[in-house]
Amino acid sequence: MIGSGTIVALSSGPPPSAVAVIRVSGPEACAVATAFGVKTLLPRQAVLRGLTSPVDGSLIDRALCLYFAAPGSATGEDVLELHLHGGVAVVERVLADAVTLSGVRAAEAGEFTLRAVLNGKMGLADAEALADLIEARTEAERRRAVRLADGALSRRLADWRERLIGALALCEAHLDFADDGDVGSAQPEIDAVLEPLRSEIEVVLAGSIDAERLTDGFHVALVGPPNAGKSSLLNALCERDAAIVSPEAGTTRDVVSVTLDLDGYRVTLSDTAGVRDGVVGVEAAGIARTEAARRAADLVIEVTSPDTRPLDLPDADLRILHKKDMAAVAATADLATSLADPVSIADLREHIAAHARAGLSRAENALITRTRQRSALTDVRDGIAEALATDALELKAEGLRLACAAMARMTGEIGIEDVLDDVFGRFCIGK
Ligand SMILES: Nc1nc2c(ncn2[C@@H]2O[C@H](COP(=O)(O)OP(=O)(O)OP(=O)(O)O)[C@@H](O)[C@H]2O)c(=O)[nH]1
Ligand SMILES: [K+]
Ligand SMILES: [Mg+2]
Repeated sequence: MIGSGTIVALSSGPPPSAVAVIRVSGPEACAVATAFGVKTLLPRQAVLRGLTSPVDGSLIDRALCLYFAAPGSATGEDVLELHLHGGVAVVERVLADAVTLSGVRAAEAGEFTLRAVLNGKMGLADAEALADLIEARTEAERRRAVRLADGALSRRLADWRERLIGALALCEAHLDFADDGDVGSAQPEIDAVLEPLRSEIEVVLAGSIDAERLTDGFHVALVGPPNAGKSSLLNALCERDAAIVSPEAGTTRDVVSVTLDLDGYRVTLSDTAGVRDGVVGVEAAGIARTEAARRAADLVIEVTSPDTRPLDLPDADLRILHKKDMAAVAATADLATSLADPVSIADLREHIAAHARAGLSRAENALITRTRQRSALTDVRDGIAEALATDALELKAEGLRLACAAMARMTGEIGIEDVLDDVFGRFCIGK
């Protein structure tokens, strides 16, 4: 998808909207402005101008026009931004007229970011973080993405890359110039660089396994005997009638799931069929589904009430006694709730949020969020492990070259020049 020319696209959300931002990037950016009747644009100065059609000369809209000269722009190229009124027809007209200009075409998905990466404005990891930031649906996802977009991963990669190249340089120097006698035995020195590097990478890789959980969310199952009030609690927690409530035992037959944003975390609550013995048919099938939901949950909440018999689930993480308005609270419950007491429901919500926060904090702090990154970093780790497993310098260097190549897949290219620079810099061989 690496194309040339000047690209144009709507960069804000779909119209109609209050304001629409059309971006143009490439050598013709200034010419596009001129073609729309906007002349004498100074870099980084916003001006309000009438836009006239390059096709028929008619007035299209009044727009706030901004120009950024290469390389001091988001893409590293000349960039023109037109802030228009966000009407469907206005946006379509500007885009349609722009692509009639010579050397100007509609941008492909992600092409502005791709140009930014190719022009060294951001690393690959930063570009991916930016995509995550745009996709973030909850506060937790946004927090993680903004931390990564701010360079949390790319800074870490830069540090690892430098140490890796340093170790490889030691290897190469020893292999090539050992006869000179001024390099000494490099092996302990190399391993001293590689050991901590490997453990740091292991930690980040381990955290990456949880990364998707932030998007997937935290799963909570409400489990208990029939009529304990599980469906009533689900409805109270999500503030709508998601599940049917009735005084009849065995009302809920299927798992009813609702996804909520609790405290910035994505939480999926599942109401289940009440569990009791001696039932057949549909209700028994419902109970089998309850079992599956319980096993899949990150948090199992056992719901009992004064008018039902507790199940005493061995895997319950939180035991609540519901309908506390009916009788005195049992000492075994972690929490007592009632529909008549909104504070108790808010309390339960806070308990669930606290579990979600604890369960997802590793995922929130993950540095690696993509399969591509994980597979490349796994190869880096394997290359380092290979280098550490051998005493032979040739084999050590081979493992490190593999690790470097994998690192290059994560960050951009590692040129052989980098390694030679390091060798010359360290050992003053050119003297
Ligand atoms: N007194 C009192 N009754 C409640 C409370 N919450 C629910 N109930 C009643 O308890 C009965 C059962 O409620 P459900 O929410 O259907 O119970 P459930 O656990 O989902 O039942 P099944 O789906 O049949 O397993 C209904 O008649 C509710 O009105 C409460 O806080 N106090
Ligand atoms: K019921
Ligand atoms: Mg129910």
